[in-house]
Amino acid sequence: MRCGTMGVAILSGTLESLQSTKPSGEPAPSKWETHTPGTTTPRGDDATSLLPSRFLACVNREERIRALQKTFLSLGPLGSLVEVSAGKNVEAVQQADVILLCCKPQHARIILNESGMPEALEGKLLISILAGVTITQLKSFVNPTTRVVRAMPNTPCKIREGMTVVSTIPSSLEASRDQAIIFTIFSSIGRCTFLDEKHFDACTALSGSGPAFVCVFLEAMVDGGVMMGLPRAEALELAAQSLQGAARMALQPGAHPAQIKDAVTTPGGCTIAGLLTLEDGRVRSTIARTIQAATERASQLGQSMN
Ligand SMILES: NC(=O)C1=CN([C@@H]2O[C@H](COP(=O)(O)OP(=O)(O)OC[C@H]3O[C@@H](n4cnc5c(N)ncnc54)[C@H](OP(=O)(O)O)[C@@H]3O)[C@@H](O)[C@H]2O)C=CC1
Ligand SMILES: O=C(O)[C@@H]1CCC=N1
Repeated sequence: MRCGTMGVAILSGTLESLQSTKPSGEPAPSKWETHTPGTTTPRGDDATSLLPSRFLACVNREERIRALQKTFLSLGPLGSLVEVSAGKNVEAVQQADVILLCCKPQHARIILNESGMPEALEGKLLISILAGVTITQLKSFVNPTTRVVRAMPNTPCKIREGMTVVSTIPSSLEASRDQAIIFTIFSSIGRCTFLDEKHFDACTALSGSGPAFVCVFLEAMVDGGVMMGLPRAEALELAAQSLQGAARMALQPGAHPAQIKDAVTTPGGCTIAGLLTLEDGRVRSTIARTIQAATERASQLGQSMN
């Protein structure tokens, strides 16, 4: 894996999940040896043991190594399962069976074109989280035996509240096993769902970029509370927990955001006064257009590969 913001988020969440299954700090017995957030070596077929237990995190700059080691060790004893290296991508991939590609879209060509990389990737599962870079583009850099899958996670993976969309895997001898590996990794750090690749730019905008959009709304709510005299720390707690609570209600089976909103809105009360102000600001179309703009931009990001 290339271990930047998302690499750290995925790996931190995965380590937490391993830790919580084995609070003693000992790694749970695993059928997989893992390198990096997601580069795993199978040791058996037990679907209950698909979570990685050894990790190789690859970065570009030597000076990042110490900082990353510190980050992972701060998560607990399982942090020592992570081996961080710089400039050793091919060596890491040679040792792995599952590789998670987490670099910027424009760096993928350089990394996948490294001498020995296509050979190192032969027969292995390559999971790309790159925005806008298609499976067809990625396949053009690797040999036909490399199985390429796209995933779109988001930063809350770091606290195991992530949302990851995975591209549907065409049927093959390895398909169900690959699907089980990917689902096990990403569902251990949040929710995981499979969708056709044609939806990926929209998913990138909605859940990949979503935490940033939500945080603008959150900041604005906090500012409103501060404007009305609330201390900032308490305003943040009130706003963030309200967002979390409403979001969790919306995820309940059969729930609908409009019903949740209507239940809050007392006739003649203060909620409807606030809601009408929101509507005056064209908040719905602004937010929906935000997703549209981000989707359109996501579709252009793969062009830096060409
Ligand atoms: N940020 C987000 O919320 C999300 C991002 N994504 C996608 O994830 C990908 C990564 O994003 P993000 O984590 O934010 O980016 P970062 O810039 O934080 O991380 C990129 C990582 O790639 C490493 N890298 C660059 N070149 C090389 C190389 N030649 N060999 C090895 N490692 C290399 C960098 O190393 P070094 O640390 O040494 O610089 C860094 O660790 C992007 O493609 C993005 O589209 C997807 C979903 C959400
Ligand atoms: O802004 C970006 O391009 C990346 C993809 C999704 C979130 N961050």
